[in-house]
Amino acid sequence: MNAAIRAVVRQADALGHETWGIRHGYQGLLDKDWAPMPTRACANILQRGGTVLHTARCPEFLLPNRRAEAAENLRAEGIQGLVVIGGDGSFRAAEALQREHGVPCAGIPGTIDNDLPGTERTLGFDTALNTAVEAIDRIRDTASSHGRLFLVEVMGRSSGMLAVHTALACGAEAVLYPESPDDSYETLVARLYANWLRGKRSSIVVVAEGDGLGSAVAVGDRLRRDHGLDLRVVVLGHIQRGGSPSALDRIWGSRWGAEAVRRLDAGESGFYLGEVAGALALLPLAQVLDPHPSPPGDLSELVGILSR
Ligand SMILES: Nc1ncnc2c1ncn2[C@@H]1O[C@H](COP(=O)(O)OP(=O)(O)OP(=O)(O)O)[C@@H](O)[C@H]1O
Ligand SMILES: O=P(O)(O)OC[C@H]1O[C@](O)(CO)[C@@H](O)[C@@H]1O
Repeated sequence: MNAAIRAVVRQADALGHETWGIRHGYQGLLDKDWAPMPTRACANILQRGGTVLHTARCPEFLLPNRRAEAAENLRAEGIQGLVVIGGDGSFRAAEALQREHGVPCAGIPGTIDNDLPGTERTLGFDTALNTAVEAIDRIRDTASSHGRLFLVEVMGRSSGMLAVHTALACGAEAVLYPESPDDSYETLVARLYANWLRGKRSSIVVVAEGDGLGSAVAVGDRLRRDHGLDLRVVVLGHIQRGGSPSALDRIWGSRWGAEAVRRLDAGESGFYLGEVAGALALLPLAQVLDPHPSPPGDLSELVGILSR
């Protein structure tokens, strides 16, 4: 996200605009927690994880009267456009601000969940994916040395995108995720048993935190109870959300940040940016209301085929 912030500030400066940084997300709009952000304030942030502007969940923003207050605060301060970096919740809020109060908004996809409609990439996903894969590679050493089953839980709230990509990249034996068409306990047991019969003595199952069968801990308890397995459970948790961003996340953050400002400068708003087939894509903000994309079915199928 810091790459995007830096690009917004510096592209705006190049076009003769002043940028203000709003701290703590929508809470900052309500509290007027903002300040001018000169280009030098962005020195050395490109390689830093998290966001220098801090962030916060702000449940009050679901209330129309609080959004009205935020729009008024922006108007009173003379802020002419808003660049929102976030996931579907942040974009829903931006969509409402623009539709209800005419605040010109531009969205930059920023969530490790990669679950926004119309874009194949969101900032943080590539970094989180690589972090999860590196962690599971390490777990694999114990799994194979001890001949053990590991259940590894990855983030993704209601999306299996991170789980499926992680599973494929680390050669997992199975992946459980919310959108899966055949996500049953029986299928999992049959898969693990078939691998056992093939001579496989260790397995890794990637579990998306939002999976319908329950958490990795719950699935692990059930397997232990039913089959007496000496398995281990690892919850990767927020480890996936931190750390220095990957080169791809930095590059797309930079491209999207600059593009958002160029378009606002040209009088455009009510859009968010994305990536489709390697190219920068432009999407209407209202598209965020579409159903979130599911992980490609062929990828999860491949996890099973390649783990024989
Ligand atoms: N439907 C909505 N209407 C108005 N505001 C919303 C809505 N949904 C979310 N928001 C606002 O956007 C903020 C961010 O949303 P949310 O917590 O869902 O994170 P997100 O943008 O989806 O990012 P992440 O993927 O990291 O969770 C919320 O705290 C709230 O202030
Ligand atoms: O840090 P928090 O508020 O617990 O949020 C965690 C959630 O945020 C995400 O990292 C991004 O939406 C999800 O994958 C996860 O469920």
